[in-house]
Amino acid sequence: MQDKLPIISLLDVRVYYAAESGEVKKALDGVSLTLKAGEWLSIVGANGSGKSTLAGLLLGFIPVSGGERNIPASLVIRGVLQQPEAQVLGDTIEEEFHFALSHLHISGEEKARRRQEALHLVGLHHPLDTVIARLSGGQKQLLNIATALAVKPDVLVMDEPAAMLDPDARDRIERIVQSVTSHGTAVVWITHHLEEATLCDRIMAMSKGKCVYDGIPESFFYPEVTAMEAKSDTKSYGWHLSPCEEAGLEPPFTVKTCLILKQRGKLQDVNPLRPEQLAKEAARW
Ligand SMILES: Nc1ncnc2c1ncn2[C@@H]1O[C@H](COP(=O)(O)OP(=O)(O)OP(=O)(O)O)[C@@H](O)[C@H]1O
Repeated sequence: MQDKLPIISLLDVRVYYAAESGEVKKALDGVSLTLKAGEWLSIVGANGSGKSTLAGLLLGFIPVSGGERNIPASLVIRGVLQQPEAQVLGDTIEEEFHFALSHLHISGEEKARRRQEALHLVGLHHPLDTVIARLSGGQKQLLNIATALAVKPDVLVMDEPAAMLDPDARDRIERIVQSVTSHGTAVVWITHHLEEATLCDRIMAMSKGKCVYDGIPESFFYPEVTAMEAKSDTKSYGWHLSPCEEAGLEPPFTVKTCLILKQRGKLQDVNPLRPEQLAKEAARW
C-alpha cells in the first residue's frame, strides 16, 4: 500500500455555505486527503462534522469553495448514499441494473453476468422483475451497493451504507469491501458507528469541518501508552485519552472493554479492535 501513488488527492479543500443568518457555514474547512488504489478508508465523525460533504466532493456533486481537488476524469467513482431511495432510477431490479450499466461497452451477456454476481454477493435473491418500491430500506441499500459493484469502480464511496442493514448484511458488506479492496478498488466508508471502522486500513476523523485524525485504526482507538508506563502503572490507561476519545467519539464496545481490562493489568500488549480478537486474547488467560 505504502508504495502506491494516490489516485485521489484533496489539498486544503474548503466548502462554505451561506447560512440563513447571513454567516458563512464552513462544512469543510481546510481538509487534505489522499486515497490509494485498494485502500479502505473510514471517515468517522459526529453529526454535522462534514462527512457527507466530503463524500459529495469525492463524488463530484459538491463544488469546492477553495483548495485543490485532484481527481482524474478517467477514474470511475461510484457512490452509495445515505438515502437509498434518492439513488434509485429504475422501477424494477432489472431496470436499475440496465441504467447502471448502460454506459459500459460490454456485451449483454457480460452485463447479465455482472448483475447476477453482484446480486449474489450482496445476498439479494429477489426476481429481476421485483418492483423496487416494494423492497425494504435495507434491501434498497443492498441493491444500490450491488449496482455500484457491478460497474467495477476504481473508487467506491459509501455514506452510512450499513445504517439500514441488519448485522448479517453489514458483515457481508464488510467482507465484500475486503474482497474488492484486495482487487484494487479503493473504498471510502463513511459512518458514525465506530464498530464499522475497525477493519479498514485507515481512519480519518472529522470534527467541525476539519480532519482531527488520519492514521491507522489501532492508534485511533487506543491511547499512546509507552511500554514502560504500561508495565509500571496499569492505571496509565485511565488517564491517557485516545484520539477517538479526544474527538469526543464513543469507542467500540470491544475497545472500551479492553481498556478496562488494561487498567486492571490485563491485555497490556494487545489492542484488539474486533470482538473475535478480544475473545481470542481473553481466552489466553
Ligand atoms: N446545503 C447546505 N447548506 C447549508 N449548510 C449545509 C449544507 N449542507 C451541509 N451543511 C452544513 O455543513 C455541515 C456538515 O454537514 P454534513 O452533512 O457534511 O455533515 P455529516 O458529518 O455528514 O453529518 P451527518 O452524520 O449528520 O450526516 C453541517 O453543519 C450542515 O448543517
